Amino acid sequence: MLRVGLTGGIGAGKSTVANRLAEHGAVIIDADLIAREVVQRGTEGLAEIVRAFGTGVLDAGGALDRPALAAKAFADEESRRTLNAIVHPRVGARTAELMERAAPDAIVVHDIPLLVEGGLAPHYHLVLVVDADPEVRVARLTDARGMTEADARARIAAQSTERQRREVADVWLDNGGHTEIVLSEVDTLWADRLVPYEANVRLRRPRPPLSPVIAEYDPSWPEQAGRVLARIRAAVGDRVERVDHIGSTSVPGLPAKDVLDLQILVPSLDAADGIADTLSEAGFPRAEGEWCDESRERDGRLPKRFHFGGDPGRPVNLHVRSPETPAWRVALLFPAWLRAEPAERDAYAAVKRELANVHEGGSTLAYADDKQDWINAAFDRAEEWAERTGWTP
Ligand SMILES: CC(C)(COP(=O)(O)OP(=O)(O)OC[C@H]1O[C@@H](n2cnc3c(N)ncnc32)[C@H](O)[C@@H]1O)[C@@H](O)C(=O)NCCC(=O)NCCS
Ligand SMILES: Nc1ncnc2c1ncn2[C@@H]1O[C@H](COP(=O)(O)OP(=O)(O)OP(=O)(O)O)[C@@H](O)[C@H]1O
Repeated sequence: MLRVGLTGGIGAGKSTVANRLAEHGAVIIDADLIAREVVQRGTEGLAEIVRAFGTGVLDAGGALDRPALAAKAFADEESRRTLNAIVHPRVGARTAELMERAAPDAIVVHDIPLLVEGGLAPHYHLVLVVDADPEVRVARLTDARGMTEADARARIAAQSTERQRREVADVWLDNGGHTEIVLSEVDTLWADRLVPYEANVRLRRPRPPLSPVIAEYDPSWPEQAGRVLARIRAAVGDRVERVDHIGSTSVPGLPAKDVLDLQILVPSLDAADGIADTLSEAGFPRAEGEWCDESRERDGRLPKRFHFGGDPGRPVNLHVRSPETPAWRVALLFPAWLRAEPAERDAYAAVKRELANVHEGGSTLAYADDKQDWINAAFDRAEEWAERTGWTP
C-alpha cells in the first residue's frame, strides 16, 4: 500500500485534486468527513463538545451547530485547542481503521487539512501540497462556497503558513490558475510517479541503473534528504543509532548525480536484517544480493546492506552499515572534509566532470571504478584533516 498525504490551506483545492486521484483509482480518506462522523448526533465526541462548549453549540434538533462552533473555534486559540483535543484523537483512530482496511495494492490518499500542524508528514510515502495565493483562496471560498470573508481569513490565520507547507512538500501543486492545469499535473503525477512507486514498494522492485549524468549542485538536496531521513526515522525509530545524509549531494557547491545517498547506522548487520522489512514497507525496498564497500586493505570487503528509494521521482541510495566495519565513519568523514575544504571540493568536481564525459552514456560502474583512484588518495588527506582538526563523526 502506498500512503500519500494530501494537504493545503483552506480553499487551495485539496478536494479538486483528491477527486481526480479518486477517478484514477486512489482510495481517498477524507479527514474533514471523518471529523464530521465522530461528532454526529449520539456520539461520545459530541457529548464531550457539549461538556466543553455548552449546549449553545447544538441546533434545535440536538445536532452540532457547525457555524456556532466555528465562530468560537476560529476566534480564539484556546477554544480551537480544546476542540482539536476532542476531535483529533477520534479522527486519528478512525483513520487508522480505514488505512488498515485498504487493499495491499491500494494507493491511499489521505486528504487532510492539518497534516503539517499534526506533524504527520514523515508517516507518508509522499506528501502532496496544493497551494494557491491566500487572496485567490478567499475569493473562491466567498464566491463558490458562500463563506464570509472574515471566516475565510480567520481559518487561514489558524492554519500553517506556505513556508511550513513547503518544508514537507515532496510535490508542490500550484492551483492558482485554471483547474485544468493542476488536474493535468495530477494525471502525470499519477501515471509517472504514484503508480510505479506503489508497485516498486509492493514488489520490492529495484531501481533501474542510473546513467552517470552529473547535475549542478541543487540547494534543495539537503531539504529533500531531510524529508527522507525523517521518514526513515519515523519507520525505524530507536532501532538505529543514527541516520545521515552522505555523499556528494551533502556537499554544498559540488555537482553530483541526482541521487541522494543516505546512511543508517545500526548496531550490527543482524540488526540491519531486522529492519529490512520495515524499511521496504516505508518506501525503501531492500536490494537483493550481497553488498560490500571496497576496503582499502587488499584482503577486505566490508559487508553492508543496501536499499533503494522506491519513489521514481526521487532517487535514493540507502546504505545500512554497522560499526563492525570502518566504512560508516569514512562515509561521514569524506563529505565533512569536502564541506570544510572548498579547494578539495572543486578538485573533486573537476574529476567527476571529466570522468562523466569519458563515460557518457556508458556504465555507472566503470565511472565509479575510475573515480575510486582519486578518492583513495583523497581519503588520506581527509584522515590528516580529521587528525589535525579533531573531527569526530
Ligand atoms: C469548527 C467546525 C465545527 C466548523 O465546521 P465547518 O462545517 O464550518 O467546516 P469543515 O469541518 O467542513 O472544515 C472546513 C475547513 O476548515 C478548516 N478547519 C477545520 N477545522 C480546523 C481546525 N481545527 N484548525 C484549522 N483549520 C480547520 C479546514 O481547512 C477544513 O477543510 C469543524 O471544522 C470542526 O469540527 N473542526 C475541528 C476538527 C478539525 O480539526 N477538522 C479538520 C480536519 S481533522
Ligand atoms: N483552479 C481553480 N480555479 C477556480 N476555482 C477553483 C479552482 N480550484 C478549486 N476551485 C474552487 O475553489 C473552491 C475550493 O476548492 P476545493 O474545495 O477543492 O478546496 P479544498 O482545499 O478542498 O477546500 P477545503 O479546505 O475547504 O476542503 C471550490 O469551490 C472549488 O470548486
